[in-house]
Amino acid sequence: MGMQQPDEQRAITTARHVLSGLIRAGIRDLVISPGSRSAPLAYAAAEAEAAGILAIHVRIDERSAAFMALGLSQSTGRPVALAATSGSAIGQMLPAVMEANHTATPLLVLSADRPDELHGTGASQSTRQKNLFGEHVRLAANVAAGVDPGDQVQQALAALAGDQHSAAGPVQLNLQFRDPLVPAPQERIIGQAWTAIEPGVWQGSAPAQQLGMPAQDLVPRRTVVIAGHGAGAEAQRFAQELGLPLFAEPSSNARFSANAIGHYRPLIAVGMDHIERVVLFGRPTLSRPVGKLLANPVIDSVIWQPAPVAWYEAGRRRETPVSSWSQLQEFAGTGAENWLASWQQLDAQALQVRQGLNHESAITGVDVAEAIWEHSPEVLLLGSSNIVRDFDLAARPAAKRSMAAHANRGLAGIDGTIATALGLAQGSKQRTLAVMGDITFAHDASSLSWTPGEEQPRVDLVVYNDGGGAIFSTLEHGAVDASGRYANAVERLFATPQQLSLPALAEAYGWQYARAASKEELSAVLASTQPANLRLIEVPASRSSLRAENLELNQQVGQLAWPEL
Ligand SMILES: Cc1ncc(C[n+]2csc(CCOP(=O)(O)OP(=O)(O)O)c2C)c(N)n1
Ligand SMILES: C=C(O[C@H]1C=C[C@H](C(=O)CCC(=O)O)[C@@H](C(=O)O)[C@@H]1O)C(=O)O
Ligand SMILES: [Mg+2]
Repeated sequence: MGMQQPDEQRAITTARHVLSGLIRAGIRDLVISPGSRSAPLAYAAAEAEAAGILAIHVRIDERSAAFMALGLSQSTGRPVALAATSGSAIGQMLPAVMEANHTATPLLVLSADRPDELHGTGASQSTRQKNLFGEHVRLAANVAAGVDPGDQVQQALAALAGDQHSAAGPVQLNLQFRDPLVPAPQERIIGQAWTAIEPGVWQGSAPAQQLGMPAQDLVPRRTVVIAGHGAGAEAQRFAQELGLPLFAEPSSNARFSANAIGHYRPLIAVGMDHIERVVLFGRPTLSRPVGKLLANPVIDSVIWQPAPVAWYEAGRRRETPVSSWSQLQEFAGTGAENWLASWQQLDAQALQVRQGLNHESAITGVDVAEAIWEHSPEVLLLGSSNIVRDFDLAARPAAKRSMAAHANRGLAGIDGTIATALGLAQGSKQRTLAVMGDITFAHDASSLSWTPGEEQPRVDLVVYNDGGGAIFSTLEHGAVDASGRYANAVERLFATPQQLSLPALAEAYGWQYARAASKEELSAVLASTQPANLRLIEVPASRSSLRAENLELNQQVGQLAWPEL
């Protein structure tokens, strides 16, 4: 036990100061994993939760905890605090912190640490963790043992919110706790001064830019609008006001109007020579044709309000600078005669091509996307790899109603997808549908675990199980595989086939299991109201002919003639 310390220097006093500062600023959620060095935070959090001003979410695995916090933050619109003990536990948070950096999501890592006097003495679980996340955090601040954390807490809150020069994003507050790590003998979970804390409302970063009224006398142009991840409704409004075709990725949340061209990806090959200008909202992350379009030297492009996260580094792109909504509209112009109608006609033709293709699998990823898009869940999480691209093809614009579509597109990782879904569901308090591939599911299967006694979120987890990473067959690796020059290396080293039993995993983790072998069966399962909060829905599929089907779609759509309207 440590020597008798003045109260203000005790570890639990520091923890109380940190958490009360966060709660006053509007933070309401703490995701915590078990540990002793982080015990002062655990006890202080238990007190705050007992006072009704903090919600604690317990997760065994810190990697899973961090991705759950990512989902919680994105669905609540406020930062989420993360706490874990010292050592490799903090290192587990790096993947989610990297994703938070690239999607400007405010996560606050409260990393418990040994006091300086224990470092370098061979003490257990001690490492240099003060700057563990490097450039992936907006700020890494350290609170030495026994020191008032007030200043660092305020610095951390400012960095979480971001400003006009730096986007919101993750922050690390390293807290060096000296023994004793437990409350004093006379202290109890109820009765601390938490009732005197006035919970605040998170102010966050600057409010969304006020968009101007439509500019007058715009020049008719052949401009397309691209809405990448994070684009939002303003991209849709922009395209609608100017009558322009919109290439909207499914996680752009701008795909709910007739301006959205569903099959834009294969159609770019048909229309590239007709495009004069591009206006980009958000960050496109799905396809090489969009990359080619943005890199085309004869097409002027503008990025609207690039988020100051590590997406676009100044000067690394050729674009026309604009600083106002009306300037943006003047750059884009209004849709030239028949410009939007031509793209809409091509889209209809491409849909016919796609629907005419033969598929070996009884149900394709696009079938799954169509069934889910028509089901229109309140909250949708799209896994990386093929399934998000299947939605990119199949998510019919002008869906019945908009939904909150999410995806970890900051780094397009297949990690932490289940945990992110749990966080989205817990934060939104709405039934959340997460859809992913089988390797993505396998990568995060341990996140199926739920902490007994904690309120269960409502999640439908749809797994498109084609027995491996099918996307590689659609890339250049598929050609290497087909050549036989590397034997079965591509199948073994890239597709990483798996034979997981999803019913057994559902049973093991207490999820209800359902199976849907056709689009109709999937629609019926989704429509059925189930008492079970946690439902795992397996869609068994085949990937053997995916490469050929993709090549056929691109080849047939690519041959469509530009309409003569
Ligand atoms: C953390 C992480 N590891 C590896 C990758 C590379 N990767 C991208 S897609 C993929 C396979 C995904 O397989 P699955 O989830 O079954 O989807 P499918 O390709 O079959 O649609 C992999 C390994 C990644 N993006 N992120
Ligand atoms: C599998 C990985 O990511 C790759 C996934 C698909 C991208 C792609 O080319 C999709 C098809 C298209 O763009 O039309 C591919 C890319 O952007 O080149 C990604 O690298 C991975 O391990 O990185
Ligand atoms: Mg797969």
